[in-house]
Amino acid sequence: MANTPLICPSILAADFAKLGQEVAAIEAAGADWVHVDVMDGHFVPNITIGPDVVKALRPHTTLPFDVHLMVAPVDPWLEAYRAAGADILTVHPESGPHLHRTLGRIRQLGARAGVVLNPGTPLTVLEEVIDLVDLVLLMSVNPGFGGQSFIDSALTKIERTRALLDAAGSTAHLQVDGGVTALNAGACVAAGADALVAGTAVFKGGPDAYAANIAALKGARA
Ligand SMILES: O=C(CO)[C@@H](O)[C@H](O)COP(=O)(O)O
Ligand SMILES: [Co+2]
Repeated sequence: MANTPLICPSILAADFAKLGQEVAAIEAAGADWVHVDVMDGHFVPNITIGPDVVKALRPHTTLPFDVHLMVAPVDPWLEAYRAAGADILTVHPESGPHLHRTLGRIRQLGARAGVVLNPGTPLTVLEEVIDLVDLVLLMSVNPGFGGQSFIDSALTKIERTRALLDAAGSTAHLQVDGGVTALNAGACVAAGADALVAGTAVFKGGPDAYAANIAALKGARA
């Protein structure tokens, strides 16, 4: 029987006028982590959430803040997001010149360190830093926007990543992000993912639907 994945709602799809209530609502609805998409209008073509917003949200939930940094250069921002309340800081290899140093710095700050691979980024990057990561995030869309369609080739990449982590004896989480729905969540878990980011699929229908939306993702089978 498939394991139940952690569900990490992306608040990019939440009502930005009520973000505090939204994070409290997803906690009450059974979410495991809060996924915060940070975009700078440079690394990706969109601008979203600064550290002051993360700080303002921190008192509204006890859930871990899983902060996906789509910012370049990323190094100058690590401390600010950690101080604002981030528990996990996930970075793209393309967002700085020294991935190894960046991951070490995240752990030094007392956060869990994640590395995120775009659909076009080779998995081999992970081999060089596998001992420094607590989470591997595989993008199943090109980053920048919510509401995109899941790229099916992500499934074989999940399998390959799971094999790599297991062979290395790594206990890092394997998270998938982009276009995740109840229709493909089961296949992601069967391929080896243990954490699923979902924006549209969680926030669709408004607060009364969050618990059912999260339950559908947790219960999805391939
Ligand atoms: O990082 C990103 C996009 O760059 C994601 O976290 C999306 O925000 C997820 O939204 P959906 O595809 O689930 O609507
Ligand atoms: Co994300």
